[in-house]
Formats: sequence, C-alpha cells, structure tokens
Amino acid sequence: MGILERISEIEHEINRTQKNKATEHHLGLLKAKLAKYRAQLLEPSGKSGGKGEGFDVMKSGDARVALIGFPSVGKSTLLSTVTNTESAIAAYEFTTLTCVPGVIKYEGAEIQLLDLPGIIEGAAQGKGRGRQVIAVARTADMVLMMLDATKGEIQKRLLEEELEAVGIRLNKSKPKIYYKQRKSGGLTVNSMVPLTKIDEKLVHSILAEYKIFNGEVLFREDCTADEFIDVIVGNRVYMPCLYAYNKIDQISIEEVDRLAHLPHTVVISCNMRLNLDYLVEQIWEHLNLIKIFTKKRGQRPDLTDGIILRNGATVEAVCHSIHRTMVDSFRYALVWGTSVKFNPQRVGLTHSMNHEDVIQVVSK
Ligand SMILES: Nc1nc2c(ncn2[C@@H]2O[C@H](COP(=O)(O)OP(=O)(O)OP(=O)(O)O)[C@@H](O)[C@H]2O)c(=O)[nH]1
Ligand SMILES: [K+]
Ligand SMILES: [Mg+2]
Repeated sequence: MGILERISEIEHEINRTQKNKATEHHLGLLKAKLAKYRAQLLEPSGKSGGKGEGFDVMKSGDARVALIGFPSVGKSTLLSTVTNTESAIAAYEFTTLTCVPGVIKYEGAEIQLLDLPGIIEGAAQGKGRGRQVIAVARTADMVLMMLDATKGEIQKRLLEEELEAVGIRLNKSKPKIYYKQRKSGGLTVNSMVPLTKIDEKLVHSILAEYKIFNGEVLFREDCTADEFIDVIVGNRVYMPCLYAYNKIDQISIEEVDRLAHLPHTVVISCNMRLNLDYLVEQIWEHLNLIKIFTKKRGQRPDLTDGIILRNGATVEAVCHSIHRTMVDSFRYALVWGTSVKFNPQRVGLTHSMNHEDVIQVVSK
C-alpha cells in the first residue's frame, strides 16, 4: 500500500470513530500514525522535493508575507494594487504559476508580499503546485489567506486543513511541553498541571509509535494529543494568519458585516479598492513588528528613520541591527518609552523594547 492510501485510510478511520473518553487513546494513536506518514510524504525525495523553478525568491525587507488562496480569488490583483509590482491577472484559474514578490511600505517598514499560484484541495499531497507553494509559505513570517467572499467560509476550512497537514500552525503558539530524547533510562513523564486531554498511557503509546523508549517529557500546560505529537515530530511552524475576504462588491451588506466580525479577518474588494488601507494596517499588526528610534547624546531622537524589529526584541537585537560590533563595546543604554518605568531608564542588553521606544546606547 502506498503512503497516500495509508493516509486516506487513517483519515477515514479517524472520521469514522466517535470522539469520547473511551476512544481517546485509539484516536491519539491514529493521529500519531497520520503525522508520521504525512512527514514521510513531505520529505524531499530527489528532484520533486525541491522548491521548484520560479519559487526561489530572495528574502528582502523587514518581514515576509505569503499570499495563500484558491485560484482566482484575486491574489495577483491585490499584489498589483498594494505594491509597485504587476502580477498577471485573469479570469481563468492558475494564471499565476510562480512566486512573484512585491513590497508594501508601511510605518517605515518594507514588507515583502509574495503572490503565489492558487492551491487546491490535496495541495499537501502534491496536487497542483501545492508543495512548492507550501514550501514558500513555511519561509514566511505570516500567511495572508485570501478567500472569495462569494463562497462563504468553505475555502477557509479546506485551506486550513491543507496547511495543518504540512505542519503549519496558524494563530497558535508552540505547546508548552519540554521534551528531551535520551539514549537510555526509560521514559519519565511529568506534568505541572492536571492533564485532561491526554494520559500517561497515551503519551507512552505515541512515543512507541515513533520508536522512542527513552526520554523526558514535562507538560507545562494541559495539552492535547495533537499538540504532543507536534512537539515529538518537531519541524512545525507557528505563524500568524490574517484572513482577507475579497470581492465583497459581490455580496450583501449583511454578509459583509458578518464576515467582518470573524476573528483575524478583514473584508476587502481589490477591484473597487475597498478597505485596502485597513488590510495593510492589519498585516502590520499581525506581523507583530515594532519600530524604535535611536538618539545620540545631547541630540533629539531621529524620528524619521526608525529601526524595525520583532516584538519583544532586546537591546542586544537593537545593537546588532545598528552595527555588528556594537555589542562588544556596549556599556549600557538609556531608554525612553513604554518599556521602562522612568524616562529615561538605564538598561542592559537583555531589556525588551516596546513599539516607538527611543534608545541611546552608551559605549565603553
Ligand atoms: N468582483 C471582483 N472581482 C475581483 C476582485 N479582485 C479580483 N477580481 C477578479 O478575479 C479574477 C481573478 O483575479 P486574479 O488576481 O488573477 O486571481 P488569483 O487569485 O491571482 O488567481 P490565480 O493566479 O489563477 O490563482 C480576475 O478576473 C479579477 O478581475 C474584486 O474585488 N471583486
Ligand atoms: K486568475
Ligand atoms: Mg494569480
């Protein structure tokens, strides 16, 4: 039996099985098997595993956003509207066949937006250009999932399943599980909180499925079997996702209103240029970037030229982005803004900066 058949057989079995306490163990094991076969499917095998011609786009700017959606939902129309790059637009499906990068400028940041071919059901298993698209999506800082507003919510569910199947986790944080494989000594399973969704027996069975018999597991939160499997398989990417319902010029005001209230969702019309400013604002929000300003001693801060960093970035990261060797001569920094109690406050390299903070680095 081929891997695809095995996968569909297990999926079938999972769907057929009622979800309750008595079947929890059985389901958990099936999911572990499923994750194993899917991982095998995605392993690069010879030529077909590569990213493919036309997909190897250089990273540039402060962050990368991958446009994911079914064919003809308007991905290329968006790229051509919000960036200076033109990407072919047409009424037929699969107009775009490669990865086309454009740049969005916002808050002084340069955000790389990648237009990609449409993906369809079965993309995870290599249908269409699914694999190449997914490989690019994994390199992004965020997914912008474009949906056709006239098709309701069905596209969203299907695409989420495809991305889920290849280990992309949207708007979720990494499960708080400590896991360390060892050479001997058996398995130790501990938990800091009561576990209601998985028990020790299932933990052992899942590990056995991966031929792991020695190691240490510590649950720091009440995780599900799926989350535990994610940690064991590794190689998962956790990224923010913004859902953009396009073509709202084609649906009723009531439906627009309903969609607009869904979480992480923006409603737009690329053709009518409706709500595109808000879309860009929300991309910035979801990327979780901050802008900080530098200041020299005795001078005003330079508010025209901020430094773009990830939220939570430390003073050390600031130094690195100013100059490679700055950390070596670092004595302390003075910070003004919401990350400190006093203005200014003397801080060290490990201090975390907030959006729009001002920093003055004092060197040895
Ligand atoms: N009514 C309406 N049509 C739109 C809108 N945005 C794009 N379209 C149309 O949708 C069709 C497909 O647009 P594309 O931008 O080529 O879609 P795509 O998602 O890039 O398609 P593929 O590259 O084939 O996957 C074109 O005929 C566009 O004019 C919109 O806001 N409203
Ligand atoms: K198209
Ligand atoms: Mg296109």
